[in-house]
Amino acid sequence: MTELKPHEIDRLVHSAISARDQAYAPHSHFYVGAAMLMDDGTIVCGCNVENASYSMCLCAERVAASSAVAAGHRRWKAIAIASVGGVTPCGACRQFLAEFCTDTLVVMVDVIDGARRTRNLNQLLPDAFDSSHLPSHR
Ligand SMILES: O=c1ccn([C@H]2C[C@H](O)[C@@H](CO)O2)c(=O)[nH]1
Ligand SMILES: [Zn+2]
Repeated sequence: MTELKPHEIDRLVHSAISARDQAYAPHSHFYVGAAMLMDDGTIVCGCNVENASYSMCLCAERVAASSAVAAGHRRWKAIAIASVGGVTPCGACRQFLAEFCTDTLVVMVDVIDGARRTRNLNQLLPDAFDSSHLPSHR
């Protein structure tokens, strides 16, 4: 199970809080920032990006993960998520993250009081569906 040093978690949490400043959430007014720590120490951030066509809204976690992949990263150790209340990632984001790395530390941060909760993605998405469940041919 991945563990991080306290200073690594602090750095990631601060990055997620800063990323939240870019959130585009004119419809829900629920602003979320995410920051992911790659195996090589790089941090990649994301924020939620909403749309007037509500179903097209993108969560901060999936924006961060997609940005990481687009930048050539597929291995990460942790994700910090900053919001009012320190919410957990939605089911779709849990599945999206699990595609690349099920052993991921997930740190949820409440931007009001700074409280942090930590879980592993394995706990948030037990018995994940993955490519091993797909047939190798039709
Ligand atoms: O973990 C979460 C939960 C919600 N949202 C976004 C999606 C939408 O823009 C808004 C309200 O659900 O918050 C995230 O980015 N991450
Ligand atoms: Zn989500």
